[in-house]
Amino acid sequence: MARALEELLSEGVEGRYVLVRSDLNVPLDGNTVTDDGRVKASLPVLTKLAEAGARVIVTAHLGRPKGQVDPQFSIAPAAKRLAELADFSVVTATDVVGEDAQAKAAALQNGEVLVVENVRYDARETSKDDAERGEFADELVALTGENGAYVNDAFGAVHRKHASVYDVAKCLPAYLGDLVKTEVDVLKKTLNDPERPFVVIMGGAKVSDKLAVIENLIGKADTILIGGGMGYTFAAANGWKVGQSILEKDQIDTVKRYLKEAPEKGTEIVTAVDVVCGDDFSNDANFEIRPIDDIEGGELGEKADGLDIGPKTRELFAEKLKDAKTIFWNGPVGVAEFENTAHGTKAVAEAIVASDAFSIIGGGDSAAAVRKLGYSDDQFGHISTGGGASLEYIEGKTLPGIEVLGA
Ligand SMILES: Nc1ncnc2c1ncn2[C@@H]1O[C@H](COP(=O)(O)OP(=O)(O)O)[C@@H](O)[C@H]1O
Ligand SMILES: O=C(OP(=O)(O)O)[C@H](O)COP(=O)(O)O
Repeated sequence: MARALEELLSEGVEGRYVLVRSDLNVPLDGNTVTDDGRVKASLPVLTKLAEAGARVIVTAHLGRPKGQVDPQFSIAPAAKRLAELADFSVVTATDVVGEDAQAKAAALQNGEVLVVENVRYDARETSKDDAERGEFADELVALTGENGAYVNDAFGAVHRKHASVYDVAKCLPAYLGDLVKTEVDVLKKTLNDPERPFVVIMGGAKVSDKLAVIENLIGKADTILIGGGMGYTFAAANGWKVGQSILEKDQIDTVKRYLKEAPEKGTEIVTAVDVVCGDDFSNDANFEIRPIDDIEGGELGEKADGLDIGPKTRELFAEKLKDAKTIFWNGPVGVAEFENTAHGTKAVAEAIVASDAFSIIGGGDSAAAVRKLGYSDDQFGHISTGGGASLEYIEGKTLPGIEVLGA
């Protein structure tokens, strides 16, 4: 059983160094954080520790700088946002485990939080070599002096076997942060004991990445609604032509198998009946609504590019969502970045908000899409901070950052 943060707090942390892995991987526009959801989600654990008088050292990554120091991936804008939101004082270091980090860690006062630079500036963080990662973990641990502790609160990164997520937990007394605990509890309950009907909406563009998720949900969900870029591989599995729409030909056989197995295992798979096609991947394309089994049959012919679910499908999906008691949604059902092809995603969000269901939204683009459409986070049951992590959890994969804590 993993030890929870509360246990560490009850041991007393005043004056003690606590290394916290947070997920501060936020989108930036230059030096400005454009969505501070992950910074906000990291605050409660840091606040608890700071209030208890710990000397907190935060490790986090931003983007994928590939083991090189690269200013566009500096953690500084995220740390600055943290400082703006926090009630504790935030110090930043210009390196990860170097002279500046060491000096600032040594000078840290009780109740202060030090954010070291992007851990991925050091190639050993993501190395496949256990010894290399272990060496980097030792250097991170060295920042904590004699009696350090470790808390993993970076749900978005728990599927990564990286030094600051995995190896460090083997070197220090390690605890599960509240954010990771909440995320796992919600996903576990949804998967193992959902209130029914349990309806899943799968969309987005990463078809092959998400098929394993669908496979694991067959037999668990009552209904799976398929929209977005994923829908065209399903249409092709039914033998229909899909024009220029997103299609993963090598996944067609897998999808055929799902379509056959799902009803045998008590899961209804519902695919689009009509789609909004454009002659270009743009908000200003010429649009045409086509039946799913005849996408190329209209004016756009083979140029038809399915960009959103059509009006009949919106109604069909809303009908399926109406009486749901648990809803899991991953991936916009159309190109929600364009106003003209965001109607399907909006209809799904509306149907979820109108239902009595406990809803979970997983996936960065889905959360961003609903926020952009004007919905607030509290209109949904739970918005996960981890896209890849929540999907791997639902696939039934072992998540190294959680496994190492014994959770
Ligand atoms: N029909 C479609 N054609 C092309 N792209 C699509 C389509 N439907 C959705 N998308 C795109 O899928 C992307 C999100 O997919 P994905 O990354 O899989 O979702 P998430 O991050 O929520 O897991 C969005 O950028 C959206 O524009
Ligand atoms: O943004 C993240 O992933 P996500 O977009 O799948 O939620 C996490 O911070 C993990 O980052 P990574 O996919 O570069 O390891």
